[in-house]
Amino acid sequence: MIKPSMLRSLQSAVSRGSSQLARRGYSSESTPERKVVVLGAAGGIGQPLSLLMKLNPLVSSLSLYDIAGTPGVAADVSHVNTRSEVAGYQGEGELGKALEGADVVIIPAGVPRKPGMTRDDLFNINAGIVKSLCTAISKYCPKALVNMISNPVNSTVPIAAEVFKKAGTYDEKRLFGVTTLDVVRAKTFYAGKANVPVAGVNVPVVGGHAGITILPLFSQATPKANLDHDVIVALTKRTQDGGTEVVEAKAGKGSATLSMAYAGALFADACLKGLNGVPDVVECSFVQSNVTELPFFASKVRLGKNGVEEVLGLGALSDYEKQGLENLKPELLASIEKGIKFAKQ
Ligand SMILES: NC(=O)C1=CN([C@@H]2O[C@H](COP(=O)(O)OP(=O)(O)OC[C@H]3O[C@@H](n4cnc5c(N)ncnc54)[C@H](O)[C@@H]3O)[C@@H](O)[C@H]2O)C=CC1
Ligand SMILES: O=C([O-])CC(=O)C(=O)O
Repeated sequence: MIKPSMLRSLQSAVSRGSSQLARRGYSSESTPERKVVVLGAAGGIGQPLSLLMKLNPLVSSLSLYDIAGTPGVAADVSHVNTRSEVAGYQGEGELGKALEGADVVIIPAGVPRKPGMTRDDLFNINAGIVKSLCTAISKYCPKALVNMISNPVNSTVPIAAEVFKKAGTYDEKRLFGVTTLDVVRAKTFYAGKANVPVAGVNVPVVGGHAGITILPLFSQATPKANLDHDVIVALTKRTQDGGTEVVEAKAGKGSATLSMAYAGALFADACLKGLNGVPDVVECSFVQSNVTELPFFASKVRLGKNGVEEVLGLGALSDYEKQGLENLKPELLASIEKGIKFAKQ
């Protein structure tokens, strides 16, 4: 026999649960229709990222585009019994249909590194791919939030900005370079050295997304763990070289795909929560910025209904991080300028 007091506490538990879900952006009343597009969906990142976005209850429509191979990926992913409807689009003729009505466009289209290459070595091929995809975005879904994964991110984001400026659709609040994998790595490596559960770890990573332009701020890592300076130096280097570690381990078969799909899905989820009005959604991202004298810079960003709500400052840096910041500026600026110059041609 259920007593009235038991019923009341059950009702209040259910209501607490549903308001927690609503805060996370998951309740049915507060979950609007959202279309997410993956450009490069048949690739190494694109396939697992498409699966992870299919698992996201905030997505109602999942549009998968690639120059080839998307019908198979879309048919496969569409059998997963979650909320979103899946559609596959193949070839440039179908790009417009793929993009129309998009809220978030994720771009992992382009070639990955092989051992011995830098991310900048991908510029010649990927710059053109990103330019043409962004031209289509400015035409078919100019209000979408763009999550740029294609490398070199330090240049592809400025390219996208220039393309949108030329088309008259640029809104700096809607363009993001995805640097979440740097944060994911920094958290994992820090948890290992600090011997703390990784789930509770936070580490901001600022700067850019290549080599020394990746600057993890371990002095701000939580929970605190008084690690020796040489351990911090080693952690910093491992985070900066994380991509290369995977490229070398894959020995010619590409770069990070699975961890990148995870990181890309985390960042897209944060964008969707921001769009849905969930408060206090903060992630690091490479965005137009006044945090330093560089026009684009990765730092913590508060996400909201229009994309970037606030670009947060760097906070207190250790002397080692201050030096790292000064060291990265020339390389990052050169990569930004290279992208701008290419897009202006
Ligand atoms: N931001 C980050 O943290 C990371 C970025 N990346 C970058 O992501 C990109 C993709 O990497 P993977 O998926 O491993 O490469 P991949 O070669 O496995 O897949 C790329 C996909 O892009 C497609 N593609 C090429 N041109 C296209 C176009 N014009 N329109 C649409 N799709 C097009 C290809 O058909 C292919 O399916 C690379 O540039 C890589 O460097 C990789 C890991 C981390
Ligand atoms: O290293 C690469 O070429 C791919 C990448 O950006 C990463 O894994 O961080």
